[in-house]
Amino acid sequence: MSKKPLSKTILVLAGDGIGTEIVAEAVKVLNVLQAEGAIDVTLTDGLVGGAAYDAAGDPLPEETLEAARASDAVLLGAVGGPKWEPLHISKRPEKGLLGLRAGLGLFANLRPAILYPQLADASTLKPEVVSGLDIMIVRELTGDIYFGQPRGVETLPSGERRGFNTMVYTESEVERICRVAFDIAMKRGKKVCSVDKANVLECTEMWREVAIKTAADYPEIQLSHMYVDNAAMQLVRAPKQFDVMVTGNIFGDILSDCAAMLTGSIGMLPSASLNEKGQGMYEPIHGSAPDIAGKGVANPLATILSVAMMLRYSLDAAPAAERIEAAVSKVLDQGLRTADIMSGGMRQVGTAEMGDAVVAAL
Ligand SMILES: NC(=O)C1=CN([C@@H]2O[C@H](COP(=O)(O)OP(=O)(O)OC[C@H]3O[C@@H](n4cnc5c(N)ncnc54)[C@H](O)[C@@H]3O)[C@@H](O)[C@H]2O)C=CC1
Ligand SMILES: CC(C)CC(=O)C(=O)O
Ligand SMILES: [Mg+2]
Repeated sequence: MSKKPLSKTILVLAGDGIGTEIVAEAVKVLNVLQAEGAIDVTLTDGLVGGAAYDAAGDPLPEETLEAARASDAVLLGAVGGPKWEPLHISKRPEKGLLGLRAGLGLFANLRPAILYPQLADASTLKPEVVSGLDIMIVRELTGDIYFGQPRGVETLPSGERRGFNTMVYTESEVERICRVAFDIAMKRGKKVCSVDKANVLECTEMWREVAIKTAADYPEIQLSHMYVDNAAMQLVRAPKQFDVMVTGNIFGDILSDCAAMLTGSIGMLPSASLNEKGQGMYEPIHGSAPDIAGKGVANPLATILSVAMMLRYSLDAAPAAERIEAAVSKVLDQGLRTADIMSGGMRQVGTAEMGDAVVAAL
């Protein structure tokens, strides 16, 4: 195979919990593609989250952010866990994962929920409800209640405490993410459902107005609107009604975990987080899964599929991305399943065995 002159740099941030286990499998995939000359990348490691806090007293060391900014792409595992939660390190918008996303300007989070037909049995829904499922959730990632000020907990004169967070979006932030969703939809089914809570929240009422105004530039797009509570219900009732969904940070966070189960497991959903320069960070949508960390049972496929998204969106290597996706399909054809997607008659494997099988299938 001819070597492509890519010479791209990838910062690998394994993070915490199962992050180290799943990223190790994704790196195996990158290494095998590199060894055969399908891609030309240089990998460097960095620290983020609890691991960085333990090593350097900071969940987002300056050198990590600088290295991320200097890289063509970042591969992230997951951050956090019970050990660090009392320290509130993930609640500082300039620190940890939020700081990394904001620091790189990664406003567009693409979370494809695709059902591999081999996993129809593992979905929480009946096969006929999910067969052929292919939804793209476009989540705004650097605004909303996760970043809005003021935030905090204060003690009132009565001695009672009051906790508060602020949902905030500017019109330009909404327009920017809607354009991403519309552009993606133009290459798919040309249907976009904008999810909000415009009946109760002024912020999302404005979101809806901006979505409608922006859609005027996309006459071929069929734009619909849905309140988030109904959207959650519709996702588990009749998910195939959706093509592209666009929504804010917190609603997208919740709805994508929900959509993951339609595909069999949260261990199956990859994501790409992109900035205006096309730079990207790639990570599974799940967290550090402290309940299974260190046991070698986590599903690495979401992370491996995130590498495929990286190759497609940041490294200009779509053929290699397709090979990874085909390899994942092949291992599922072979009947290999991690515990989270296990069903009758299949062979249960651990994290490393699943990674090795994908590498072999490549
Ligand atoms: N992007 C990130 O780094 C994220 C970090 N977190 C952090 O992760 C920690 C745990 O959060 P949770 O709410 O428990 O969410 P989680 O996504 O880590 O786990 C939820 C459930 O899904 C299972 N699960 C997750 N990934 C899996 C995989 N690859 N294979 C098999 N099973 C898997 C877990 O075992 C657990 O039962 C927290 O500290 C949280 O803040 C949570 C979500 C995203
Ligand atoms: C920091 C959190 C918002 C992480 C998370 O749950 C996610 O991005 O899905
Ligand atoms: Mg989440």
